[in-house]
Amino acid sequence: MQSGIVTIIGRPNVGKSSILNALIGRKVSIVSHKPQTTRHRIQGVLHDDRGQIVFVDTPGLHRGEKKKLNKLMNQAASGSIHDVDLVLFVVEAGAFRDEDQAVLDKLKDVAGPVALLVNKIDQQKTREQLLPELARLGAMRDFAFVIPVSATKGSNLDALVNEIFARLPEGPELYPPDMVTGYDHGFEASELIREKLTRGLHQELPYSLTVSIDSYEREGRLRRINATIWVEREGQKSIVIGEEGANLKRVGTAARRELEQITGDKVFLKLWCKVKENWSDDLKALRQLGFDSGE
Ligand SMILES: Nc1nc2c(ncn2[C@@H]2O[C@H](COP(=O)(O)OP(=O)(O)OP(=O)(O)O)[C@@H](O)[C@H]2O)c(=O)[nH]1
Repeated sequence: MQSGIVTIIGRPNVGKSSILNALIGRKVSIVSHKPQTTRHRIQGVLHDDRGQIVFVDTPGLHRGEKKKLNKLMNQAASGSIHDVDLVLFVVEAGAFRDEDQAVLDKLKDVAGPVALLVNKIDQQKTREQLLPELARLGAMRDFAFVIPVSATKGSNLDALVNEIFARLPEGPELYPPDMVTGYDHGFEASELIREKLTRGLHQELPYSLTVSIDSYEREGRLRRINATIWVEREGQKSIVIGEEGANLKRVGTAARRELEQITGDKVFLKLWCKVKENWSDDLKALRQLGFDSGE
């Protein structure tokens, strides 16, 4: 039996959450076309005849950001690259940027193995394009292995799991076999609500909203969830609520449907929207809302 901790790291939007979700085969981390959507460290556990891989999904690493929220995210991400069994550094095929280089620089003093995952290979038209790129990227550091994948098409994911197991130590199961995700149901619900909100809103708004779970009760096959969407200004509140509550209703329905699908239970979801001024730049408010630097 083998087991170990694997960290997935990379700049925003390269597909870290999508890879995690594709590997675990269940939606554990929110996916959005907007960058910087992962705020918490999320664990997913992959169980297999060979053993267990415990994934730690990191928030995107950012440079030169002033806001405290981003600082907290950076700390959480940095904390999870040391003392793990393997770091998976994810980049996007055909799009290596300064931000990727910055993440690579952060990995310089990591003593353990680091592997390179080149994601979104489905966007590359030909092998002729991909092969030289793999060689070029692969030479940027002494990687444990370099593997091209596509999270959305599922390409090469079995090979990736084989490569990971090849590097995990012998060890006991770290989590019970029925445990797929390392976070609680409330967090799952708040992430889903935030995802539905982010999908529908195209303003800058998504960065200034967060969701807290006020109560989460289970009665047999029924779950009653009360949640609050926190925004920074009155104007944002009216956007979130929408005309005659239409947007809030849409978000609530979409989140409820998906929660029912995931849990197999009936879900009653009540949503409120409240204002907490400048929450994303206020450390105390951040802690009240459950953000944590991972220390
Ligand atoms: N074409 C293609 N798109 C992908 C692939 N993997 C992810 N994407 C898309 O890339 C976008 C970002 O994916 P995420 O999984 O949210 O990226 P992330 O790295 O976790 O982003 P942050 O949470 O912002 O750090 C989404 O629109 C995904 O659908 C892939 O293999 N191919």
